[in-house]
Amino acid sequence: MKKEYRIAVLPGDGIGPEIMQEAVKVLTLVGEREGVTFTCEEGRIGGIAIDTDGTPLPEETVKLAKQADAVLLGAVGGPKWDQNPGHLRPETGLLGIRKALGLFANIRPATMHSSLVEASSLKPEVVSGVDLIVVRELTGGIYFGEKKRYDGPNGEVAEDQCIYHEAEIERIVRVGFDIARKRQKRLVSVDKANVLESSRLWRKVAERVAADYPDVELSHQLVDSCAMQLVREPKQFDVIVTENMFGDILSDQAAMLTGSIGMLSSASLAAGSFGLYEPVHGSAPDIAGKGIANPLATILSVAMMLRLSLGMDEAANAVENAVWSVLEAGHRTGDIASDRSKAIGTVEMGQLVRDELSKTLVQK
Ligand SMILES: NC(=O)c1ccc[n+]([C@@H]2O[C@H](COP(=O)([O-])OP(=O)(O)OC[C@H]3O[C@@H](n4cnc5c(N)ncnc54)[C@H](O)[C@@H]3O)[C@@H](O)[C@H]2O)c1
Ligand SMILES: CC(C)[C@H](C(=O)O)[C@@H](O)C(=O)O
Ligand SMILES: [Mg+2]
Repeated sequence: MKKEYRIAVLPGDGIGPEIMQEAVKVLTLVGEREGVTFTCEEGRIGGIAIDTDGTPLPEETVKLAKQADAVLLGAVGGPKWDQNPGHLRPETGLLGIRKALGLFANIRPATMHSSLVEASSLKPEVVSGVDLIVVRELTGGIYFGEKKRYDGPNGEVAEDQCIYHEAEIERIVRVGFDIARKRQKRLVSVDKANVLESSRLWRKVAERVAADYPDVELSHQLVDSCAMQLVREPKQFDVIVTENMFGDILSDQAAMLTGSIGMLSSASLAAGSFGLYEPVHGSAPDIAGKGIANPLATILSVAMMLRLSLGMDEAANAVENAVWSVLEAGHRTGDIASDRSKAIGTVEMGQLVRDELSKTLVQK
C-alpha cells in the first residue's frame, strides 16, 4: 500500500460543497489513523466552472484529475444554468470528465440497511433485504451520440443518435459478470431489444460473453419490465447490467427503494483501478445552502474509493460500519427521518460518523 495519495476533489454546485466538506473530513481522519497522506487538490466543474472559467470543464480540471490517484465529485447543476445552450450546461462538464477519463463502468449499489426500512416508500416486506448493484455503461449510447437541431417542414426537429460498438458492450457486460461472480451469481442484462437495434446487438454480445461465465446465470429483461419488477419484487435482483440511459433511470429508481437518494454512492471506473467517486444524487438546488443535505452518499463514496482505487479495504469497511452504526443509533437527516423535527444537519451527521470511526479505526 502506498503512503501518499493524490485525490482530486471536485465539489461542484448546489449541495456539492456542503457534502464534500464532510466527506473530505472523513478521508482526512482515515489518513491520520492509517498513517497515509491524502493530498486533496480542489478543481472546478459544472456551474461554478461556467461562472469562473467560461466552460463547465476547464482543461486544468481534467489535468488535475488525470494526475490524481482517484477523483471525488460532489454534484453539478442548478436552475441558474438550466437555460444555457448544451455546451454551457453544468451536466456537460460531468459527461466530459467521464469521457476524458475513460470511466466506462458505473457501479451503483442499492442496499437496504435494516435500520432504514421505514424510510422507504415501499412496504417493509418488499424492500427489507434488498441488495443489488446497477452496472451502468457510462461513456457511450445516446448520451454521446451526435445531437442536432434544425428547422423541418413541420417546425423544429431534434436528433440524438444512439450508437453502441460491440467492444463497448462487451467490456461493460464483462464488468457485470465479474461482479456477479463474486456475489449471488445472477446477472440481469437490461435492454429494449423488442424495439432498438442497439439493444439487439447488446443482447447478442451479452449471450456471447456468457459462455465465459458458465457459473453465472444470465437473464434478459426489457427496460420497462425491469422498472416494474424493481418496484414489485426488488429482491429478485443481484446485478443488473445496462446501457447508459437505462442505467441512469433505473439507478435512481433503485436508490429510492432504499429510502433516499441521499444514501447512495457510486464508482465510475476506467480500465485498471482508477476511478471517480460520487453520490448518485444531484445538486439538490431545493435544499442547497440550508445545511440539511445528507452527506452519507458522499461519505460512502469515499469508502468505495478506498476499496476500489486505493486497496484500503479495512478502512473502507470501517467507514461503512461507522455510517451504519450512526443510523442504528437513530440519527437521521431530513430526507430519511420519519420525524423531521428531530432531523440533524449535514455537519452534525458528518461529525457523528467521524466520532464513530475514531472508535474503530486504530492508530497505525
Ligand atoms: N451527478 C450529478 O452531478 C447529478 C446527478 C443528478 C442530477 N444532477 C443535477 O442536479 C440538479 C437537480 O436535479 P434533480 O432535482 O433532478 O435531482 P437531485 O438528486 O439533485 O434531487 C432530487 C431530490 O432529492 C433530494 N436530494 C438529493 N440529494 C440529497 C441529499 N444528499 N440529501 C437530502 N436530499 C437530497 C433533493 O432535495 C430533491 O428533492 C439538476 O441540475 C441535475 O442536472 C446532477
Ligand atoms: C447530471 C446527469 C448528466 C447525470 C447523468 O445523467 O448521468 C446524472 O443524472 C447521474 O446519474 O449521474
Ligand atoms: Mg442520474
